[in-house]
Amino acid sequence: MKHDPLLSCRGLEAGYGASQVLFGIDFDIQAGEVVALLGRNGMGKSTTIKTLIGGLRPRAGQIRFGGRDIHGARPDAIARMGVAIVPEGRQCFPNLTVEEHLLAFADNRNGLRDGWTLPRLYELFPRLKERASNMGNQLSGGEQQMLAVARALSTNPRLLILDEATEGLAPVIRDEIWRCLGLLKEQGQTTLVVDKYVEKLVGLADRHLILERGRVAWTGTSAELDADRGLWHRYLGV
Ligand SMILES: Nc1ncnc2c1ncn2[C@@H]1O[C@H](COP(=O)(O)OP(=O)(O)OP(=O)(O)O)[C@@H](O)[C@H]1O
Repeated sequence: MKHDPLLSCRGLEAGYGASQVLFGIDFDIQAGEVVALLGRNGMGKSTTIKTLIGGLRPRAGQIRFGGRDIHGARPDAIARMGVAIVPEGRQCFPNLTVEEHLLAFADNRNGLRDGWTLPRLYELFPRLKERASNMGNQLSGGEQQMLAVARALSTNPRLLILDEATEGLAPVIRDEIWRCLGLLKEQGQTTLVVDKYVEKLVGLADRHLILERGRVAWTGTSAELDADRGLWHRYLGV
């Protein structure tokens, strides 16, 4: 039996002032799936995410999350329903310790029996345990990014969204983030990920959507994307 998707977008249109950026985006994410949103710069990936998390009001279309219409809902309401974002650029609080970051937002929005407690988050990112009493502004870029992921997990989101979360990180730290996303997937974490490392995403995601000028130009599985390098060249410039 097919379940209702956790997230469902139909005919999503959005833009900024006079410029329309999204021209009718359709996609679903099933619970437990990892979906990658791909496309060259400026194709509308971040705008899609902004619209999903309530940062930008859609001009048309429908967004349903967990069976509820969230079109036009405010970001805090969408967050409370269980959507957590790891934004580009980390956004840690300079004057909170690592531990305070992880406790301040803690919640169980997924109703999990074995939720992300502090000890489990430290197990996932031992580096953060070592830095537990350091302030946000005393962390390296990579540590800040791990903290951003851990902070999102501390809310036990039903949907985790990463928008260019590995941007600007050293390769060893990027690998740490990929390792973590793989573990989360094994544990059934539903995830939407935007990133430019297509090879890594092919190894991680179940399905991919390629955006081209605000429209879904292609959608398919990792195996299908892996097998068609013409797509990489045509739509992703790699
Ligand atoms: N705040 C804004 N005001 C006006 N135009 C914007 C704004 N943010 C993005 N845009 C424009 O919307 C279009 C889509 O941008 P978006 O950030 O969604 O693309 P993207 O696919 O995420 O690419 P990138 O990887 O460059 O972020 C671009 O033409 C961009 O210039």
